[in-house]
Amino acid sequence: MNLIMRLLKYAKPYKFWFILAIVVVISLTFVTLLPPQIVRSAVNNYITNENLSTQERFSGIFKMAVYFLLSTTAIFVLEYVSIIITTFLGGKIVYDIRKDLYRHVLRLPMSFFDNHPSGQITTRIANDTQNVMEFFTSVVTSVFNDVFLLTGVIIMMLKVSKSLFVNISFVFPVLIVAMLLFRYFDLKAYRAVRTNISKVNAYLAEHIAGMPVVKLFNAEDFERREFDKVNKSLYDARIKQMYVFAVFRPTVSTLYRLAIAAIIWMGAKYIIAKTLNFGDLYAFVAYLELFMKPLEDLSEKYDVIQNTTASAEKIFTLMDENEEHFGKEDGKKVIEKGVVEFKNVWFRYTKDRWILKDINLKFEPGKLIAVVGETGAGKTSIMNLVNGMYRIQKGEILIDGVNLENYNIHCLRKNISAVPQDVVLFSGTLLDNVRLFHDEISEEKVIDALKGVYVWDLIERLPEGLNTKIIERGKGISAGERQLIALARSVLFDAKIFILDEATSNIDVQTEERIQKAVRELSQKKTVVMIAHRLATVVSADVIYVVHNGELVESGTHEELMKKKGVYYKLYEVQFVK
Ligand SMILES: Nc1ncnc2c1ncn2[C@@H]1O[C@H](COP(=O)(O)OP(=O)(O)OP(=O)(O)O)[C@@H](O)[C@H]1O
Repeated sequence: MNLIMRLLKYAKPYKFWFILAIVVVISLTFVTLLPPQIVRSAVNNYITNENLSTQERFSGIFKMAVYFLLSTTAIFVLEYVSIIITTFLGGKIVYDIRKDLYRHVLRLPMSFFDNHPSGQITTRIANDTQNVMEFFTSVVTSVFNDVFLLTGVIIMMLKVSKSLFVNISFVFPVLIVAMLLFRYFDLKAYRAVRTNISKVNAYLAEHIAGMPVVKLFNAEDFERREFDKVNKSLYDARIKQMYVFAVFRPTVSTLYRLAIAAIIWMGAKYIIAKTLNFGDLYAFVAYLELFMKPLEDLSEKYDVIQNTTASAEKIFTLMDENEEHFGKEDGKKVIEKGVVEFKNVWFRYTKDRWILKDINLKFEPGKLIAVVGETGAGKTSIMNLVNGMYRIQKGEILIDGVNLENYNIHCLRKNISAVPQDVVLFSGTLLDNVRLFHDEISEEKVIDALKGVYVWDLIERLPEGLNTKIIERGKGISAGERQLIALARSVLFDAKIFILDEATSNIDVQTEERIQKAVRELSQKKTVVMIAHRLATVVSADVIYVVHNGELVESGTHEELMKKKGVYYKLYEVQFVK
């Protein structure tokens, strides 16, 4: 209930519209009850009334027909208005929730994204909010409609004939029980279908993304069989749902028709006894029809409320995740020199394992610095700490002598260019990607930056040059080229510190040379750190830091480290001496 209250808080700014919706719904209930009453009056007072002249009877019938038409038009208009208001309300509220949710997600720390699959976060923002929308469009106001209509129908039936109502009242519990049973089984079958659809989606998402592996390992046959299993489960669930419909739908409609027969049977007795008119009997049957719709609706709403509660719970759990509070809003905003110092830094992602242990190092401008070590040694983690992606547990990280926590995090990250191994490009053009959608930056400046990192001639050769469309995170552009584009972007935005996590995938010799040349030139003015897997790329670095099992074990130039015959020497031997 708490969740529903929290949801309803989002409806608060639209109080006026809600009140209007309820007024419209009450009016709709009222006019919906009118047509049977009008026909009843036409039959009783004019069609079957032989006391009036033919002329009087016809003019009376005509008057009733006009009333009937007017009430039908009013129903049409009110239904139209109520659908517009509720859809507007639902759409607006869900728009607000989605906006809040995404804004919140943008402020969550990296550790959150490490522990939550991106598919799950996407579902929260896209699908769960959609379920909530259904709550506002189809539950909040139409529950009023249904309850009013049921009450109205019963009142009208009692008004037409109390004793006929009492006599046929046994049909109501029968219809209600049949409807509830149908809903129960339908809901079960529907949920099974939905679960199986999710399984098919999840399977496809994972396996299509992993298509290169499937092809490389000739696993197509295996894949086909595995997919067939989830596909078959979905088919079975659909068939079960079909049976539920095939059995229950006709059962409910047969019961409804039997109820009408019971009303006519009982009503006929009253008519013969002259205690009921034909018009009254017609009105009774018409009200029974009106009774069925809200009954069906209400049982359906139960499912929507359950779905909404489940989705709201997930949405608010995400909304309650702690935001990242790194640095200070009014903290230091500029990096003047770009000197980075680690002082006795200890860091871990999870409680059970230290990733970096007591690290002391210094990155300075004017020197090309390299960090090397075997896979999993902790090199990328160093990069993630410099730009405040994660918080350290012990020690201090200083930039220009000021603790990282005393910076404004946004300005800090703007001044640091961390180029990851796998650079993700966004949908748009290459130009958009280099200037990050800042259209005020001229194309000439973008081209200068690209030339600065020796990638312009590659782009120039593309058929559409800078206007080349980027699809799916940068498919079709190699990892090394994407790194160069990211590097050009940082040059364009005048970052002070550059950390380049060398792409492990096979970079061709030419791209590697371009990266080498670009970083060597950049390092003359800026702080440039190369994280390297292949030692060939760092031989010419001014300082090489060697990380081993999370500890900084050696530092110096290539020659000094080779002489030491320590970890670096061994790494070098493994890579170059066969
Ligand atoms: N987000 C994370 N959550 C938990 N553990 C992590 C996370 N990222 C990395 N690790 C672990 O931390 C250790 C160091 O990882 P890191 O990426 O810093 O190594 P690396 O030296 O850069 O490796 P590589 O050369 O393969 O890129 C690894 O054992 C890795 O499994």
